[in-house]
Amino acid sequence: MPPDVLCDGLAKTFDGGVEAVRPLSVRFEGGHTTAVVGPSGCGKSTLLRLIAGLERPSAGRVEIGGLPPAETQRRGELAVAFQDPSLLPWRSVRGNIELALHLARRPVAAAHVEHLVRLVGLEGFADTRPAELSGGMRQRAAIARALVTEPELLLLDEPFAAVDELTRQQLAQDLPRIWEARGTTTILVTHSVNEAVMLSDRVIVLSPRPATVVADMAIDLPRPREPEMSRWPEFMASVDAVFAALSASMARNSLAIAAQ
Ligand SMILES: Nc1ncnc2c1ncn2[C@@H]1O[C@H](COP(=O)(O)OP(=O)(O)OP(=O)(O)O)[C@@H](O)[C@H]1O
Repeated sequence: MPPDVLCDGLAKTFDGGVEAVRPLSVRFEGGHTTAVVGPSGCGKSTLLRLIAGLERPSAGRVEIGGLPPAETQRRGELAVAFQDPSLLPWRSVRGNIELALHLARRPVAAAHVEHLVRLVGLEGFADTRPAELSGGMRQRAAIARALVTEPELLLLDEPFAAVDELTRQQLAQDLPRIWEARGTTTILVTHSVNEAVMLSDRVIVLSPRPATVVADMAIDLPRPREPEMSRWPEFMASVDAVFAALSASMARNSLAIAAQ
């Protein structure tokens, strides 16, 4: 069963005093894809890192299927693909992907690894080390590494940021098929409102830092999503609604700063 992710009164202030996340409560539904959008620097990555158990909350808690993130990590049921792909430099693309399987104590199925390498468009580079890849290729290798363990929970931070527009469209079409087929709980941080609407069942809009939830919208488009849907009136209405929520919260923030 793909788990629900619960953030309950979750807050993070860094040691230097930067308040990144202000007490925030939200439930990410199991088996759904939820996109998180918000202004640059508002605390999106911090929220994702708190959910992954990579940061300790200053207050509140995260539960994944009722358990703390560390337990989900220990069981190998959580995978992350972050902006900085953090691949091991001395291992090839294939070696990095296989390592994720070893760490999750799963058997290495060579055909499955090859399939993922092809899916992210890295055929011919399986034996290449990260230093010899472009930024976008490293990012795609990190996505393959995240998917190979077939996690219950997938956390993606700007997964397509360093990827050219055509590859980005292809990945945005192909990858959801993998996590939809398994019903993986997916939380996706993105700067792109179009991408958020295209990929997700729900979009959560965060305020400028410190992050709080300012809008929570269901995206009722059928699946599988196809690129031509971006011309549908329902799609455009959702994109407009997310933009409106984003600009309203940024305007409120500017007024609050001006009033200080
Ligand atoms: N380890 C850290 N120590 C101190 N401050 C940090 C740390 N990590 C992040 N911050 C600060 O917390 C705030 C939120 O950062 P975060 O990376 O979560 O934002 P973001 O919304 O993901 O940004 P972007 O959209 O630019 O990727 C920023 O002001 C950042 O400088």
